[in-house]
Amino acid sequence: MAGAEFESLERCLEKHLPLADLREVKRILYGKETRELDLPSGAFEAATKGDFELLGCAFEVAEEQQRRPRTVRVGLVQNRTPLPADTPVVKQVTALHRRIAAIAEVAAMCGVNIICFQEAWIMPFAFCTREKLPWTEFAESAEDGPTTRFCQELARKHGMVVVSPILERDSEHGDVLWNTAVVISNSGAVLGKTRKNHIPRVGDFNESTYYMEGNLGHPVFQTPFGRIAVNICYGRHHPLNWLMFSINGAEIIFNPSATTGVLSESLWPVEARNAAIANHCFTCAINRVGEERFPNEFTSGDGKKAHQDFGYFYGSSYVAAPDGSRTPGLPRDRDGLLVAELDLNLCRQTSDIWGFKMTGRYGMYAQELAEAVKPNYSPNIVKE
Ligand SMILES: NC(=O)NCCC(=O)O
Repeated sequence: MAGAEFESLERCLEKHLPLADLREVKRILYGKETRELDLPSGAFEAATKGDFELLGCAFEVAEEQQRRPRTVRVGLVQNRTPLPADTPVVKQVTALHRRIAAIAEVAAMCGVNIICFQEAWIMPFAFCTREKLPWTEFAESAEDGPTTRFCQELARKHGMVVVSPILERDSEHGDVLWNTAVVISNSGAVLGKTRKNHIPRVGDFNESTYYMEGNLGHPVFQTPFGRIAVNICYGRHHPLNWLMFSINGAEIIFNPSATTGVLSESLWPVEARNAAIANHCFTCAINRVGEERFPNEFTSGDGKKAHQDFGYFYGSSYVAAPDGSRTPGLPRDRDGLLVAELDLNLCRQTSDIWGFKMTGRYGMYAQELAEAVKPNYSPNIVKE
């Protein structure tokens, strides 16, 4: 299993394929080619100085006669945790705030309207350990915790919508912990929050030890830059989770994640892209990067020897469009900012061509599902 030494699928294809073959392979694997965005040279200089990759792409969309283009720039941020996991909690959070502030500065230079960070971006992904302290100390109020206040500053300063996935502590309701994304309007106001609906119980993803399945349904947030929703990590394996955000009108669905190579890397390019196609919307898949080591060894009841790391977080963040086209991924081995220019008109244009919403037969599924979840349901199997 490759770690940091394998930079990216794209670089590998570019290195080894003759140009004509590369074009065909990309057409099949990536759909209609995206255009390189003309970003300011100062942004590239700042990215080089800050030691992160900056990639800019735009999706080509047909002009309409009756609607003006609805052009939006999204910024996807993937990053390593800058300090070791055994550094005091406040120092780690401060270092992460500093890192993200620097990347957001570059996003602002690139005209980003909506920025989204990786899952639980304020902490190492310590849920593998099943230990409570110090990891639960990273939890904060979604409404007025230090990270939300930090993001409000960012939103005001740059006029951006900020999607901030955190570990939430709800002190008003029994100190319960949640895996939550806070959505902050470009005005700086907290627009609302959404909670992770599906909690993994696979490999070292021992997240059910920490928080419960979300109880807020599938909210969609109306922003000046379009209607957005957040499907947190493991929710991307659940087509109905994407569907419900789309049924509530989402035009862009962010998928902030933390996932490792052995488990999911072959699924990664497929799932968010398929969700964009199936739901006539844009999807933004974001993954963290690198290795995180924890002070104590742990096991997860899967026969593996006790270990202290989670495996390799492979980055590779990308944006997929409703017509099935997608951007290249950010690298597997570096922090990065992907700036993608979307014209939201593509959602309805694709819907008019393929008509998945029109042909969806949701009423039939609703009835069948309502029956299927009953305890005495017997599956509809026809036998000789
Ligand atoms: N963070 C998280 O839910 N990871 C689970 C593994 C995966 O979905 O790839």
